[in-house]
Amino acid sequence: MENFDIAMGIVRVTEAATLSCSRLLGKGNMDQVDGAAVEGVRFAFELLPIKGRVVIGECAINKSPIMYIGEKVGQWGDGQKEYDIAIDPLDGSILVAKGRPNAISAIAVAEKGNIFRAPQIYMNKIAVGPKAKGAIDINADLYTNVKNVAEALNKDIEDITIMIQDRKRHEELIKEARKIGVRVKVFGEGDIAAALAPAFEDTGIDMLVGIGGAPEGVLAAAALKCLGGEIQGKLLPNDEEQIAMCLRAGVEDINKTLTADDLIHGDDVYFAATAITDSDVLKGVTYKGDVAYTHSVVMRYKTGIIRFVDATHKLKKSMIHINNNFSI
Ligand SMILES: O=P(O)(O)OC[C@H]1O[C@](O)(COP(=O)(O)O)[C@@H](O)[C@@H]1O
Repeated sequence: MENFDIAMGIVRVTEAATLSCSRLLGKGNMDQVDGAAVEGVRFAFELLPIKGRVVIGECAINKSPIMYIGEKVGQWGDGQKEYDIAIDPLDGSILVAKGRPNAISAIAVAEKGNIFRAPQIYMNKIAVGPKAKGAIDINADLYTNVKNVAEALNKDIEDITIMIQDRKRHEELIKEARKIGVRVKVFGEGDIAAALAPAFEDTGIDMLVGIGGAPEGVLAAAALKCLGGEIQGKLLPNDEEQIAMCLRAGVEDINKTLTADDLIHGDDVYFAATAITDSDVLKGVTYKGDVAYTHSVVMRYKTGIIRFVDATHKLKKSMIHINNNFSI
């Protein structure tokens, strides 16, 4: 299969997840939106001529309708190449259930063995775009990071804008950021979309800081690697069992600073995302009559190509239809 087709193939996966769940926007049912996104993903993967194996999913065991770790996706035809798949069919289920911004469907693909099997635990993260690459250190305090990023971006500290997830665990961090004098953009859910934002200058966002899911950190790392930005992460196991999960994932030093290359190795790395609801980088899906409009970004590390894909889906005619009455 041509590489270009992998990029386009994975956009179809995130588009399918988006189309499948987005008509359930605001209906208050998280399980339903999650299930719909997963059905869209599975449907679109059937069209992909690869041997894909989910290494980052939503669950370690097969609890349909969840994308589980170890799940085989793609056609698994003779001669097809094997790939690791990291997938979040819907990052921010509650956002779709409640009709709030920042929900995306995201996927990362790398050659077999090249995606860090992140355990389902928290990770401390710091991320910036290409111009601030080299200016961050997750082991330094917030002020030092802000100062260095401001210098790299040739901005005043007061003009630096930071994304922080609205969580109790971040109360001190938010207080500290306000004391330093930066602009703080607090978001509810969806830290993959938030991590992408600093890599696109016109979002006006300079950094993401704070604690979110480790699997989401891997997906963000794939994107930032392709975009030339930087992410650093530290796993945060909170008990013996979570430490054991880290060890099983091959992390012997829990304190290790994980870089994008630690989280997703090699050159053959792809990332795609489609917005379900509006985010800083991508506009969410809209409907007009029987037509749906989706907005996606797809990128490949090896070539450095970043494509924005705006698609028009004639729902009666072609793509994923609502409520999992699929046709293509
Ligand atoms: O909700 P928590 O426990 O603070 O976890 C943070 C994680 O939750 C999310 O906001 C949403 O994840 P889900 O879609 O799985 O609910 C992630 O983007 C983030 O990494």
